[in-house]
Amino acid sequence: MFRLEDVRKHRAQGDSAFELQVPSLEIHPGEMIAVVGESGCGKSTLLDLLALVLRPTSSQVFRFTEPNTGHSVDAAALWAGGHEDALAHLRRAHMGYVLQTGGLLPFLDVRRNIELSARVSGREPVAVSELASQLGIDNCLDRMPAALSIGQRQRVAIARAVAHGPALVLADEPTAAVDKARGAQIMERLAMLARQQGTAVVVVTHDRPLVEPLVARGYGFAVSAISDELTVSVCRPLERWKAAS
Ligand SMILES: Nc1ncnc2c1ncn2[C@@H]1O[C@H](COP(=O)(O)OP(=O)(O)OP(=O)(O)O)[C@@H](O)[C@H]1O
Repeated sequence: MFRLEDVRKHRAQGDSAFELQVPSLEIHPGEMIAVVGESGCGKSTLLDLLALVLRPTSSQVFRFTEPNTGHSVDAAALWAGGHEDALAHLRRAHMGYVLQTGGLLPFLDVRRNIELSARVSGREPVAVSELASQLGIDNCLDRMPAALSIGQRQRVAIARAVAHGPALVLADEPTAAVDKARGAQIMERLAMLARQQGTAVVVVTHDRPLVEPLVARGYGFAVSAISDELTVSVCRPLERWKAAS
């Protein structure tokens, strides 16, 4: 779905500068990728690059392949040509993004917030009540975001990101504001999406223990270091590792 070779993003503010270097990264349908590292090492930067909201400074290869059609798009060329509309179309059609801050619209109730991703991409939303119940927010559907706890808002943001059936779900610290048990449930739900629907899921977390139980759930696990501080862990259902070897 994604292929990145030697992708770099330089960020500077005042006297300090930072560069994220991604030597090589492939993301396939049905994979769950955990991006793990300390604060400030570039996790959100990587996610924003994959979400096509942040322009890479340079890249050898930055391709997105539409999973249903196999149509391959040179995202780097779209950035270079200033084709923001085409990038926005790819985002709307194929991606769901769970922002670290939740990013819910304050003037829409929870149900309408969840339905939003489907509305803007012209698709039927999945069964909202069922999705809400799986995430433990079914009693919140008629409430406004301001009347929710931070953890509830984060779960609504997850529901919204997956309600239009995207091929790729990107989640920035989706378990940051919930307790350990709920965090494990959220990871489980995201893994289920990958396993049952072939969705690729990329989760940013600084909490490695939340990712490791997936191994016991039949996921193979490969960790590759992007830098001394940032690792990308590819959790692929075991049968896929076997098929690939
Ligand atoms: N808009 C920006 N302009 C300039 N530098 C930035 C910008 N956003 C982030 N940075 C810098 O880029 C580096 C990586 O930031 P990033 O947010 O990707 O890290 P992170 O690993 O997600 O951190 P955290 O876990 O704290 O969210 C940091 O040094 C940060 O200060």
